[in-house]
Amino acid sequence: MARGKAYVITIFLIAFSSAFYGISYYNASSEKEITLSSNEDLTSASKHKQRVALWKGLEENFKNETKFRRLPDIIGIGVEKCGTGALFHFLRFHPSLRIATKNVEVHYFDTHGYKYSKDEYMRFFPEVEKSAFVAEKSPAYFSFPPHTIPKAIHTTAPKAKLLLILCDPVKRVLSDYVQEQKMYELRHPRSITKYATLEDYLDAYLPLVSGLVGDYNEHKSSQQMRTVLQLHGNLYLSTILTTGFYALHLHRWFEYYNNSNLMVIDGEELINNPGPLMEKVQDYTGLPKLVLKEDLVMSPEKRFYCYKDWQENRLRCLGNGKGRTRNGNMEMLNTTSSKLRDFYRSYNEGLVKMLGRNLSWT
Ligand SMILES: Nc1ncnc2c1ncn2[C@@H]1O[C@H](COP(=O)(O)OS(=O)(=O)O)[C@@H](OP(=O)(O)O)[C@H]1O
Repeated sequence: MARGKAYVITIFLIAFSSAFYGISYYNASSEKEITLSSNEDLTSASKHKQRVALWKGLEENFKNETKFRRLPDIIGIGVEKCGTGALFHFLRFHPSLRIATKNVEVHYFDTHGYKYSKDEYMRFFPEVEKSAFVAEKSPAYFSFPPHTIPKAIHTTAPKAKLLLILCDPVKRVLSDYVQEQKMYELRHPRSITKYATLEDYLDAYLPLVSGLVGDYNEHKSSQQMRTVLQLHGNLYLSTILTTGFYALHLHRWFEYYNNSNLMVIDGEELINNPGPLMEKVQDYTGLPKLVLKEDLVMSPEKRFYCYKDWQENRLRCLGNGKGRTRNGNMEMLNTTSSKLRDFYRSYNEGLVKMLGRNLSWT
């Protein structure tokens, strides 16, 4: 009896260490009566138990900590329509995370021109406990003017870790086009309504952007970036295409950031297998690993992953504004996607070179 109990405790500790600290272990004992499935159950049950204890412990500690206002520890910088909402939706359930007040999207650095200050930026965030993490995401930061946004963020919040999601730029075009249509239908019945289909839009804008910016050229990248940022002001709808020039935009970020403070996330991975990715994001940002891979489950209705709230035992999915085009209901014409693949080829090649690795769609 006593030996049995000791075994259970040993298994519990091994499972706990491997789950929370990534320690791999070799079980030299030969307790053959323990089947794989009961071992798995034990592992996940103990993992959950441990998580609950850590979670509650953190919440208790927070009650005793004095609150004060701070600059963010984590900033999501984009890319628009690549899953920034999903990333922050999953993160916002984390007990240590405090998100910007009023709106998770602060848009401070893309709307304040060259005038910014630590005090003013800090006012967007709530007062938080010392050991909490503060975060915001403004997807426009990555690719919008002014070109000094990376420097401004680095100067204002030097300790912040940045999260950047890059998704297939071809799929991003459809998502952005549909988003612009919705925006204009709702608020500004303007230019996008002229383009009843994506093909109409591309007929007008592909030759124009290609003519002005051309293929990616590493040696001319700063000139190309300037053209793209100028286009943004003069021809806003060109951003549906130019946002996907990731290699170009990344140049300005790499002047101030590197792998240690800017994490590049594959947006297709976020859609197809977000669990392990969210664990990596917590490791990267220093958040205690409390949103576990098993908390993200596929909703057959939504056809996307949702957060399974273990406290309320229910699925928390994103709203209808997310998942409009990549839910399988809206496909791009083959001719359109191959045209766009050609359009982005040199930029994707440049990106692979800059990152030193492939993403699932490059
Ligand atoms: N889990 C989950 N649930 C719902 N949607 C998900 C999810 N993961 C990624 N996505 C994809 O996120 C796309 C929207 O990206 P963003 O949130 O960055 O858009 S925005 O820039 O903030 O408007 C959105 O694009 P559309 O499909 O075009 O709506 C989704 O495909």
